[in-house]
Amino acid sequence: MAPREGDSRNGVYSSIKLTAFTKLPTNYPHKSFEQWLRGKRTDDGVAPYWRVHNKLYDLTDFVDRHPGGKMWLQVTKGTDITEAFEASHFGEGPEKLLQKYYVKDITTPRNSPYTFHKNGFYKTFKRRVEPILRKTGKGPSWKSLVIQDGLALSFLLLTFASTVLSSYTLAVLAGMFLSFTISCAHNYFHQRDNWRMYYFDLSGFSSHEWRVTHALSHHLYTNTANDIEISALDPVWVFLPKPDKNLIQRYGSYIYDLPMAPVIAFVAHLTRIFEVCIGITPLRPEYLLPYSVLFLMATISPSFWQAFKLFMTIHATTNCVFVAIGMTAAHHHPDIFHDGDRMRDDPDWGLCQLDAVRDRVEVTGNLLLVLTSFGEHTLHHLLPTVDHSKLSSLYPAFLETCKEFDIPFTFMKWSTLAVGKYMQMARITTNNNYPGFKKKAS
Ligand code: HEM
Repeated sequence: MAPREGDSRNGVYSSIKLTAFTKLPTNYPHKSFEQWLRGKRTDDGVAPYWRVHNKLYDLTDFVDRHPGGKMWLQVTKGTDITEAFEASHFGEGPEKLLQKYYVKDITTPRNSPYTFHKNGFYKTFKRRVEPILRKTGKGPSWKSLVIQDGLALSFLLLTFASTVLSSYTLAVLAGMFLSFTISCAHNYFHQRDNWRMYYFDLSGFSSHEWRVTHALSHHLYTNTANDIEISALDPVWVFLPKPDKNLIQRYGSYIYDLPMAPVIAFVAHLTRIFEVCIGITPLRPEYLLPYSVLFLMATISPSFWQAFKLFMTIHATTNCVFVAIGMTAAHHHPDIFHDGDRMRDDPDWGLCQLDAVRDRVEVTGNLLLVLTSFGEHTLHHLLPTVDHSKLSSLYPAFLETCKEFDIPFTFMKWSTLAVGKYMQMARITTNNNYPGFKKKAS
């Protein structure tokens, strides 16, 4: 697919050449989940309905009864939820249920370029994994639960010990365990509502927000202009290959990653608290979770100031570890598709996911490493609502589908991805071959 001009209403961003979307999304670059949702509502233009493929549905009466939780449908009202619907469910049940809410057909083309043809890569793969998941179940195994709760408990015990002993070494360890806890909790916020997803909020990040920015934006439109994780830190981190990036944007992150990483969740949290105070965001109880830990620390510490310093040490550590792992886990390298690069001719959603994700060989196959460092990432992207503990059993079906579609699936070394993040930031030219799985590219 040939690159198309960005939308001029986005001013300086009009130099971005897009290949996945026909124009820059409204409100690009996205800085908050509400801003992204507002832009998507404007661009998709299907209020007061929900769009799935070329049909409109009125799900108003279903929102509160949705087995995955009402939030998913509440926030997406007025938008095209095709990718979310296709990627979140298995079997014919949800499809049949959807027909109950049919309103009318819509002829305007979708903004999203992706397809879900019956005999395409993605649907074929899903048909293969369905019988396996029927046997094993999609939800967490006991090992997954023990790891999640064990990590959270370790974080709390280390926090307690660091406070009692006034130990910064233990605070750093507690921070590392908090980072592992929230990486693991990310597995849980992708699934139906469950209390373990709130472990994520212990960090100051919000599981509610990340269900939009990560599950509905990043996961469904990976590495495109509609992926908030691509633009949230623009103009500091500019991941798309933009021709007019300046030298600081291309090479500065070698230096400014260091001061940025420790404060990233603080900034997100304080912004949210400010929005709550001025009344533009409702206060959700889970926003208070980090304060409950600080309160407990203060009650057992000789002074509040001492507890506060240890608390900040814990969170600065968590942020550094989380950023270091998250940024190098799967998506950024010049060989990986970023909007503007040539897209493959078959825009099957699953195939395009393969182009925008890479797995690290070092963390594959070990559940503890997988849960704490975003492992089995390709399978997780293809099946985001399936617990990570079930993913390794799906490799045979996945590899068989890759073989059938002539897709050579490969892993990358973590070190290659770590360097790749900086190479991607420096990149200003687009790839003319669709990246990574180049077998059929000219
Ligand atoms: C934004 C769109 C949607 C998202 C993100 C979403 C997400 C989810 C999630 C996370 C689950 C739990 C999956 C699991 O635990 O296995 C779920 C289950 C379910 N959803 Fe949705 N959903 C969406 C739209 C819909 C729609 C439009 C329908 C039908 C009208 C629907 C019907 C169902 C059903 C029947 C289940 C239970 C499936 C099962 O237990 O196997 N969903 N959904």
